[in-house]
Amino acid sequence: MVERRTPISVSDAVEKVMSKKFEGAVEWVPISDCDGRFLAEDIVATHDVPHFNRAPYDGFALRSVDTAGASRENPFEFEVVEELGAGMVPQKPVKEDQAVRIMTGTQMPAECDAVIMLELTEEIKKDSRIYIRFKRPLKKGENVSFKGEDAKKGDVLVKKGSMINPGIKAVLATFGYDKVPVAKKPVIGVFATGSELLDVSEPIEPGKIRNSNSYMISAQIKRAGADVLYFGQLVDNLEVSLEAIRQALEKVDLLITTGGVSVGDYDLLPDIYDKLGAEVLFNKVGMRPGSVTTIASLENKILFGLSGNPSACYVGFELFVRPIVRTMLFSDKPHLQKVQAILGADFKKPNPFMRFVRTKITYKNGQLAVVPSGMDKSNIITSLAGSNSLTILPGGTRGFSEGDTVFALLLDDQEGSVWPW
Ligand SMILES: Nc1nc2c(c(=O)[nH]1)N[C@H]1C(S)=C(S)[C@@H](COP(=O)(O)OP(=O)(O)OC[C@H]3O[C@@H](n4cnc5c(N)ncnc54)[C@H](O)[C@@H]3O)O[C@H]1N2
Ligand code: MOO
Ligand SMILES: [Mg+2]
Repeated sequence: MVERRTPISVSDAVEKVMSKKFEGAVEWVPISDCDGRFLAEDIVATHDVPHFNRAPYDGFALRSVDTAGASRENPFEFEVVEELGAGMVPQKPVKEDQAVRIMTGTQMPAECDAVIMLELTEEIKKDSRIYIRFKRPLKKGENVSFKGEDAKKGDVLVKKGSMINPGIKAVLATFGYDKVPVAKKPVIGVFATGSELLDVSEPIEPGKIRNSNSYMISAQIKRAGADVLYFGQLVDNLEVSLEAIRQALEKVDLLITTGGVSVGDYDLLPDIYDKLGAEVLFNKVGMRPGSVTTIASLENKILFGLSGNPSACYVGFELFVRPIVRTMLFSDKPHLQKVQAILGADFKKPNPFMRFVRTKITYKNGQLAVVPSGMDKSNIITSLAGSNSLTILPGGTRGFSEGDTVFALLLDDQEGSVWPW
C-alpha cells in the first residue's frame, strides 16, 4: 500500500521551517573583500559628513553681507587675501570686503558664508595686490556645502542585513571601516541522489542523465549568500546513503539533498530520516512544483529534502532554504520580494495546488508584466534559464488569463520581503 501524504499549505510549510531558529555569526573582513557580503551591524555615522563647512565650487569665499548692492552697473572689488586648495585650512581671518581664493572641497574660512564661482569673477592686479571684480550679491549660505549636510553623527545610515553594494562601500570607507563586520557565510551541504546520475563531465548513456541539480543548487546557495559544501552523488543504496548523510551532518548546519523524497521504491530519504531519528516537519506541500518537498529537523540542524525534479528542486530552495540563509545573514526581510504584475499570457492549467510558475518579469507600458519562461512541468530544466521570477497562481481556480493581476517573487532581488508576503 502506497503511503498517503497529507499536504500542508505553503504558508504553514514556510512557518514550520522558520520556527526553527537560526542565528548568524559575525566576522570581520578587509573592506576590499566585503563586496556582496551582508552587514552584521547597523552602520551609524560616527561623525558629521562633511565634518567641516566646505566650498562645493572653485571660486572665492567671502562674507555675503559685504556683497549687498553689487550689480552690473555697480560691480564690487574685493581683495584676495589667501589662496586655499583642498586639504588646506584657512590661516588668516577674512575681513570686510576681502575674499579668499578657494577650491572645491576646501574648508571654508570661519568668517565666510558664501562662495562666488570663478566664472562670475574677473581678476585684477593693482599695486601687486590681487582683487576680484563681481557684479551680483550673494545670499548667506550660497554655494556652501554645510557640515553634516550629508550625514549627522548618530544617524543610522545602513541597516544590518543589507548586502554591501558599491554605495554602501563608499559609506564604510567614509567612516573608516578598514575592516567590516559581516555575517559569516553559513555552510550548506549538498548531496545529489539517484543511480541514474552522471557527472557533468561524463557522456550521456541510455537511461542516465547528467546531474544538473547540484550545480543549480550550488548557484542558488551562492546567490542567497552562503557557501556550498558539496558531498557528491549518492547511488540509491540505503546503508551507503545513510552513512554518508550521517557523516555530512557533522560538518554543516543545513543539509540539502535532491531526489528520493517521493514514494518510489528507490526514494530513500523517508527511511533515512526515520533511521536518523529526525523529526519530519512535513513531507507534502500544496504547491506545484515541489509538492514532495520534505523538511526534517535533527537536533539543531535542518535537512532539506528537495525534489529530484529540477524545477521542483529550484522552487523548494527559494521558498524554504533561502529565508533561513538570509536570516543567518541578519536580514529582517529574508523572503523573496513579492511584487504585483500583470500576466502577459493565458495560463489555463487548473490545479488544486498553488503554482509557482517560472516567469520572466519585465516592464511593459510602465507596469511589471510576467510571462512564463518556458514549459511549466516540474521535470523541466530549460524554463529555469530564462526565469527571473516565480509567479504565484493560487490553487483551486480554473486558470488565469492574460491581463490578470498576479503576484510574483523576484529571484535576483536583494531587498527581500517580510513574512507573510
Ligand atoms: N506515485 C507517485 N509518483 C510521484 C509522485 C507522487 O506523488 N506519487 N510525485 C511526483 C512528483 S510531484 C515529483 S516532484 C517527483 C519527485 O521525485 P523525487 O523527489 O523522489 O526525485 P527522484 O524520484 O529521485 O527524481 C525525480 C526526477 O528528477 C530527476 N533527477 C533527480 N536528481 C537529479 C539531479 N541531480 N539532476 C537532474 N535531474 C535529477 C530524476 O532522474 C527523475 O527524473 O516524483 C513524482 N512521482
Ligand atoms: O512535487 Mo512535484 O514537483 O509537484 O511535480
Ligand atoms: Mg522519486
